[in-house]
Amino acid sequence: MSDDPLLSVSGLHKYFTQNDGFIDRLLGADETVKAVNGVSFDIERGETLGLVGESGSGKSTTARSVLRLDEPTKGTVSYDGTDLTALSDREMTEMRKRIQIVFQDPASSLNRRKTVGQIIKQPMEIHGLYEGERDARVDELMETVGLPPQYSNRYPHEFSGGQRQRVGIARALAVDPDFIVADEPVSALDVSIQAQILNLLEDLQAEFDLTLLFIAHDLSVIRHVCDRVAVMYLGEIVELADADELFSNPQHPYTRALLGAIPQPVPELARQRQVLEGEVPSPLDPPSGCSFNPRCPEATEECTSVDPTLDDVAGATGGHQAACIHVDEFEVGAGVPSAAQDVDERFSIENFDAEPTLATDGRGRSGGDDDR
Ligand SMILES: Nc1ncnc2c1ncn2[C@@H]1O[C@H](COP(=O)(O)OP(=O)(O)OP(=O)(O)O)[C@@H](O)[C@H]1O
Repeated sequence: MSDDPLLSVSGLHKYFTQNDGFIDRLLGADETVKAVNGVSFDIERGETLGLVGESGSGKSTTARSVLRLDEPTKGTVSYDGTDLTALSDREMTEMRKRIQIVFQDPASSLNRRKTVGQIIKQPMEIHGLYEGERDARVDELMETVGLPPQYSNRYPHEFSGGQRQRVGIARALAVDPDFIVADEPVSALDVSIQAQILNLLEDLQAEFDLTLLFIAHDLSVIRHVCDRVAVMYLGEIVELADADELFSNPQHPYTRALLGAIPQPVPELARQRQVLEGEVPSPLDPPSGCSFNPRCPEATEECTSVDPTLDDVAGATGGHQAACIHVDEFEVGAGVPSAAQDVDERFSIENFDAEPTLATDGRGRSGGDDDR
């Protein structure tokens, strides 16, 4: 097997051009949304890279551009040595056998008119795989994700939210992918159910040797499943580090603020934390200089004019990079020490060990201890 990264993204840009109609077009009033603005990262084989940031920071657009569900404006995406941006539509369809996606909201991403068996079978039909063995494979996949195969003839609405996400995962696994993009796969679920789904993803990654790009807006979710983390803000990666390093030694003021936003049960510690005020600015009109400067507690005059690049953090380990001109002025290790502990408690072992059951309530509906 090659030692090269499975996925290598370089200088990825995705701009959307907005105009509100004929008059705008006539007046040339196009507005450009710089949703992804020069993003580069690698994912090693068998690794999970987390992509984290607030809503609107460009995480989904990055993932969609990598998969060419949105056509990248600029940049290269090399997958196992093949530049995906250079593939024809037919070649890209073929490549999608290897690259699958699990969406945030299982309720809207599953076709409500199809049974879960039909839903899981569909990718095999599209790619002409497992001819003659598809029903058996549906049963096997349902078992793999912790769902009773005898319910394959039921419809998505008969399952709880967590169970529907298991269906989404089974569908992604159906074509034997080696890379899965999980786009906020647990954001729509209760915390206890989140832990079950994260645990399932971890088990499946080990069992099927998967490589994952895991998107979340919540750093506590990221900590549990990711080897490395890329923090995104307004279309750019502002910090990249091993997960342990990021949690113990966050450098970018944005990362520190995100860590500070993790709920803190101890009031004394909660008071010491930075609060992230305001919202991500519009990518139609980004601030000059560092895009985080209007919200940054550390910002100086210089930050309004100098656009920082992602550079190695001095004295840090494991390829830790941050995009902040003041980064070397921060005390090494001066993170938010209690954040890691909070997260570990939230995703406690009991939550991870809880196995879902799928009971019927006599009307053919499923229930069990999973959520609704
Ligand atoms: N098709 C589109 N046309 C115009 N703008 C878009 C389009 N898709 C996304 N955007 C804009 O690009 C920016 C990044 O959006 P994106 O959905 O990638 O962010 P995100 O970090 O994934 O947020 P969320 O978690 O809310 O999905 C946002 O300002 C969004 O409004």
